[in-house]
Amino acid sequence: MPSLGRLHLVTDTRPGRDPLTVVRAALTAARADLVVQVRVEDSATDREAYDLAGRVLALCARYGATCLVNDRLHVALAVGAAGGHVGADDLPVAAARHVLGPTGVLGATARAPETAVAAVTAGASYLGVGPCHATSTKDGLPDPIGPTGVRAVADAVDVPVIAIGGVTAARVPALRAAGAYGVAVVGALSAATDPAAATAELLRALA
Ligand SMILES: Cc1ncc(COP(=O)(O)OP(=O)(O)O)c(N)n1
Ligand SMILES: Cc1nc(C(=O)O)sc1CCOP(=O)(O)O
Ligand SMILES: [Mg+2]
Repeated sequence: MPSLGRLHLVTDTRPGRDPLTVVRAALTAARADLVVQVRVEDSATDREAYDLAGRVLALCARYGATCLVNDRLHVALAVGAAGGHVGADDLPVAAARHVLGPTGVLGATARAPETAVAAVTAGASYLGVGPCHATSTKDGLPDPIGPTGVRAVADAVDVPVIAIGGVTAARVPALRAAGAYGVAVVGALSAATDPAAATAELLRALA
C-alpha cells in the first residue's frame, strides 16, 4: 500500500460551495501529496456522488494524488477510487474492509483510544480523529478533544492518525506534536480566498 499523504482535503458540497475549483487549486499546490476525500451531503443521490467522485478522481489522477470516498463504498469501487472512509453511522469497519478488499485504503473515525484500537483490529488503515477543535462545518459533533485527545488515540495505535475538525495551519504544529500523522480539512481550504496558497501553507506546517 503506498504511503498516505499528510494533507486530506474533504470536499465541501454545501450549497454555494464549488468543490471542484477548490480541489483543482489544492492539487496545483500539493500535487501527489494530496488526499482528496469526496464527501457529499447525506441528501445527495448516489448518482450525484458518483459523478463528483469520478470528476475528482480524474483530477487526482493527473497529479498522482489519492482519491477516497466518504461513506459510500460502492461509489468508491464504482469509480475506482483508492478507498474510503467510514464512521459510526456507516458500514462497520470489518464490513468496509470486506467490501474494499485487502489493499484498499480504509479510514475509520475514532474519538477515543478504545474505539481506535477496535477499528484498527477490524481493518482500518488510518484513523480520522476529532473533532480536534470547534467547527461549524458539521453539526451534531461531540465536544472537541483537542491535542490531548489526539495524543491518547495516537499513543494507542500504530496506523496514521489524521486530525480533523477546526484544523488550521496555525493549529497543525500542536496536532503533530500530539502524534497526528496528518490533518483533514474542509473549511481551511473551502473558505480560503486563495485555496492554492492555503494548501501550500498547510503543507509547510505539516513538513
Ligand atoms: C479524515 C476523516 N475523519 C473523520 C471523518 C468523519 O467521518 P464520519 O464520522 O463518518 O462522519 P461523516 O463525514 O460521514 O459525516 C471524515 N469524514 N474524515
Ligand atoms: C466531516 C467532519 N468530521 C468531523 C469529525 O470530528 O468526525 S469534523 C468534520 C468537519 C471538518 O470540517 P472543518 O475542517 O471545516 O472544521
Ligand atoms: Mg460517515
